[in-house]
Amino acid sequence: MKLHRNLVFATIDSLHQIFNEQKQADKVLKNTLKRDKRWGARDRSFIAETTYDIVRWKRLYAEIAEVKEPFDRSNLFRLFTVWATLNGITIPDWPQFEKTPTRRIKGRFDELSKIRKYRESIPDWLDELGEKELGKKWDAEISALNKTADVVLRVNSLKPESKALQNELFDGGIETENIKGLPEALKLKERANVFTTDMFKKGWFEVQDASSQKVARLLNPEPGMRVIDACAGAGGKTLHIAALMENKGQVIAMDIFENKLNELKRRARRAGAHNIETRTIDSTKVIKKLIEKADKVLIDAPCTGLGVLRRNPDAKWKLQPEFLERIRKTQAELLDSYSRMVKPGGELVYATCSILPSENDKQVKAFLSRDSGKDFSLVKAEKIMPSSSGFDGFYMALLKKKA
Ligand SMILES: C[S@@+](CC[C@H](N)C(=O)[O-])C[C@H]1O[C@@H](n2cnc3c(N)ncnc32)[C@H](O)[C@@H]1O
Repeated sequence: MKLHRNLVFATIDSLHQIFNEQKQADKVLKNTLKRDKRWGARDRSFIAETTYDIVRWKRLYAEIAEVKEPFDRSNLFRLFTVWATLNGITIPDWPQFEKTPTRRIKGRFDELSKIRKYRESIPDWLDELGEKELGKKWDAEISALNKTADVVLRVNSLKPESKALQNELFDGGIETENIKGLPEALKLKERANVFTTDMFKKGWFEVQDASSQKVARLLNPEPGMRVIDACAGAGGKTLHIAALMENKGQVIAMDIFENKLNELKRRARRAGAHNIETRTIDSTKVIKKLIEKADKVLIDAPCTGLGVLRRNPDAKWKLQPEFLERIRKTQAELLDSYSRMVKPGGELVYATCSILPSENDKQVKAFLSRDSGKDFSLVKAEKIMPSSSGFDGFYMALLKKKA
């Protein structure tokens, strides 16, 4: 592979913003990729994939390159050199690469790969936490979480034309395959930008990982029910719930952030989902009004997101141990408060995109032992681990309230 100067520079500029200005990787890349209209699909994917790779392997590459944060421009070029060398790419004779000790890179890589926190490129505290919570399983999980994620689509059953999606994508050069047990899922055989297709604009599908698609299936909403999605965000699962309800009944999508619910409304219009109503949680009254009013409630709780590190590798560097403590407290509070919206005889699903027991089964167990959970019983729970499933790490538990 020959390296092109403007693509490498665009990658370095993106890394500078992510590492030194603490900006979110996906937002930085969205802007960078707008910079030059002449860039084709390959150029764009070089910038995006290389940037994500260097973000993912930051600690390992920094140790190999012997550079420390904050990274100046020459440090960023050294990180880039480590990436290129380990990927078998010849370093060009540009002045930016002059001082790079390329020969030592492979030796340092072999030496550092013996130690998990360097090999898997994670902060010390995260490595300790993973081992404490998952024991021996942590090795396989963190290794799986460092792979790149598949792109999975959820075909929108509210659009009858979407039955033709697989064939139409094929005609457009995008090959997909089905996923066993998930009737609406299509996995791309190769990464592609599906957001620019007409089919996306017409609302035939959403991009949603297989694990995430399992959550609404576990909730199993039926047409005509009243269902509350209490932490709806921009509505990935709300849209799935509305589709399973065939647009009949009512979905109340709630979040503390109005801007996320506005995005949800935009997506609902594209998807042709007409039975969704949004409510911003700006006071406790919003919840009180709905006590014992819902057939089903979904709490897709805010969490560390450790199950989706493949998609957000920069979370490794942005997460802090104090956040985990705070979020566990929030999760318990949400279980106590939002479970009150379930009707007698109704059901509750608690879900996270984390693989930590302290955010998952331990939360559910503690809830069931508190007064707030005394009317609930556990029907079933599923832990999806990235190493064995190849999907995002997720946890979901179905609880039933006494009639
Ligand atoms: C895991 S995300 C939800 C993802 C969304 N359900 C989806 O499928 O796209 C968790 C959401 O909970 C929201 N949240 C945080 N604290 C909350 C609270 N106290 N009550 C309700 N939602 C909250 C966050 O804004 C975030 O959108």
